Amino acid sequence: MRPCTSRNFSTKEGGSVQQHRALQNTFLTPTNIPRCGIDQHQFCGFGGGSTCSRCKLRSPRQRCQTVLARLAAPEQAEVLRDEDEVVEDWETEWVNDETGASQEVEWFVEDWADNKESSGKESVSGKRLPAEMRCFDTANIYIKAGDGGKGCVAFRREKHVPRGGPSGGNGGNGGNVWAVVDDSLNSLAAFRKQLHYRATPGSLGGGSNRHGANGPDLEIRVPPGTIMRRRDARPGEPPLAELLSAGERAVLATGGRGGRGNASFKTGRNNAPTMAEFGEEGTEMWVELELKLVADVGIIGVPNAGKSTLLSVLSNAKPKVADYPFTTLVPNLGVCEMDYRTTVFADIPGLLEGAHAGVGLGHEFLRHCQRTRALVHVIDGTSPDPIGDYKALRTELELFNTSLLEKPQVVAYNKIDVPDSGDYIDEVREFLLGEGVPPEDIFAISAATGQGVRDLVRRVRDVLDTLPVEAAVRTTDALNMRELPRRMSSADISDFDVEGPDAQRRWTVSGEAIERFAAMTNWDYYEAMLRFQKVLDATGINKQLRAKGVQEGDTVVVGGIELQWSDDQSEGALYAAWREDKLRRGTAWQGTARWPHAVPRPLVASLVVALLMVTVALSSARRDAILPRTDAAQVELWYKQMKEDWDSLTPAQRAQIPDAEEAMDYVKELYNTIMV
Ligand SMILES: Nc1nc2c(ncn2[C@@H]2O[C@H](COP(=O)(O)OP(=O)(O)OP(=O)(O)O)[C@@H](O)[C@H]2O)c(=O)[nH]1
Ligand SMILES: [Mg+2]
Repeated sequence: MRPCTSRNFSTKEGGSVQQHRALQNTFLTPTNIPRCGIDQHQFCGFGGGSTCSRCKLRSPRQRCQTVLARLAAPEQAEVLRDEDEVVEDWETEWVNDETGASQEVEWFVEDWADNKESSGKESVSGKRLPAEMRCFDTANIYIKAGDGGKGCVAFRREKHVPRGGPSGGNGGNGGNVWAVVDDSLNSLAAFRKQLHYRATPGSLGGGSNRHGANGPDLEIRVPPGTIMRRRDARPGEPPLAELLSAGERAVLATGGRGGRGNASFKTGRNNAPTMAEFGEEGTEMWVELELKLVADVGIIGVPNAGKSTLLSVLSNAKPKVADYPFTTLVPNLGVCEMDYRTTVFADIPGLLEGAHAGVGLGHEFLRHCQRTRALVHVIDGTSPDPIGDYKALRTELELFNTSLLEKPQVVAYNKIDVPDSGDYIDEVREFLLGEGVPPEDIFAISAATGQGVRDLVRRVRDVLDTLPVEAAVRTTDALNMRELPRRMSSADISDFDVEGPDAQRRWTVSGEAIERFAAMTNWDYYEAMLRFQKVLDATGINKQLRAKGVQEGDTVVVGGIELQWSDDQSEGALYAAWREDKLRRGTAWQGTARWPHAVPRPLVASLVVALLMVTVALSSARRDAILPRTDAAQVELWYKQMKEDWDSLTPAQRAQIPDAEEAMDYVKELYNTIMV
């Protein structure tokens, strides 16, 4: 196989570099497109109206992404559709500020709310999460570990050190992405501001055996109780991490290995290798974060019962208190310090009848109750039907998750300072006793005046003391990878699949190790290509392709690299294909120091250098070291190609090159001598 004439690095999601480049000029870019070179874009911040710093796009971020997703790959659109961002006022025309071009777009996300509802993520039918709640306890972020640095091809050149040998250093490893618990955080709100997290890539290898520096790791700070899952996780796949205690950390994505420099490829048979590897790509993915609040005690109750007031009295927290339901939309945490002991209380927003089915954002709120060890059930003493409220809320807990009913609870009958409320207290107490609530767990308090609050907190502490010591309970079988894996991947290179051909006679070779190997092969070096061919032979890929009926000229795709099948597997044919590809791509300069025949045609002046280099190469006693694979057929091929280059020049161009005629004659003479 050899490089394809129309080489095209397909991306993982489909589409090509060219396609993405075209998009770069027009739209914001989804950053999960690998290696398209445009993932430097800054998306607009959350909230409509802001503009992207690179594209100067006027539309809201979500809209840009949506358009792009639509155009780039429909499957990405699926992913983007799930964004927690909500865009109002959809338009059907989009205008690029730079070019002024307008475009009709089909807003396929108009039915977004319906889709979310049917997927169970949306809690109020047809309505979207209030702004305060977005990203409070769920967030989606993009993470990318650093790519490995590129290996270097260099030779030691020093006075009195003849034939110094290869000295190209390895590239550095890319930085890893970690999640670290920061107990000063209590929500995922920070992820509204920053969506993309990229670790630094490894540095390039250098000459004189200098290895590139490893990219520093990136730490993403999350509140305790955060669960992180891959967005494209297979069903049943465990979450990446579930972190509970302060300082706990887990690896989310590992950085790519640095590419090896030519010093690493030195062997007894080839002591002057002219090839190096690209660095491995760092892992990238979208991660879903879910926060389940970790508090000792959850304060629950119907709206307006006085939960926030109670929290403000027993802790230093300053939650919003107002005389209307749903004042609290996101849980508030408060640390109560009493009798030299610390208890964390969470004020959960008000729960309504039907909360278990999502009414009044019930799902969002009830989820937080799960992570608490005990509950304080606040009854509104001024309610027309306090007993009814109590019963309804217990039913909701039961319907949502029966384990919530089993949580120890203390009941606080609130607002006893209001004259009327005292009328019902005895009735309510009687009812609660009938329900099996122990008398010591029933309190009449006034959160506003602080009456009875102390006793309530003491009782709560006693209840907590009776519970087994489990600061926080892990609810998933998360991987929680605390150390970096020794090897980047244990995939076997001979583990591959060959599929095809399709209508365009394209074959696809898939397999983790072979795909990585293809991505790390630096095709600018002829020896690297030879090595790749050897691996294709050794793993049996070539054999399997032949067995399945591959034909001359068929395209074979290995990990996004397109190659063309040729029945002629001789080195001469390989070399000719490699050279042709290099000239076409205009990357002939890389490695030309030792492959002079690869100098591009238009660079007339370089021909002289090329001729002289071949002269040196052929006549030098170090010939074997520099051109280890030289054989007669090879030399003949080179000479012919060089002659072809020379013949293609006009007399005027030839005249520009001083002494070129002599040099060409000299090479011809030398060639004749060697070939004889
Ligand atoms: N008189 C009196 N009023 C109280 C007491 N506790 C709370 N209130 C009042 O009740 C109203 C609601 O109080 P919040 O603490 O906001 O109630 P909440 O349960 O947090 O309400 P949501 O967050 O909307 O679910 C406010 O006007 C408080 O001043 C109390 O013990 N006595
Ligand atoms: Mg409140």
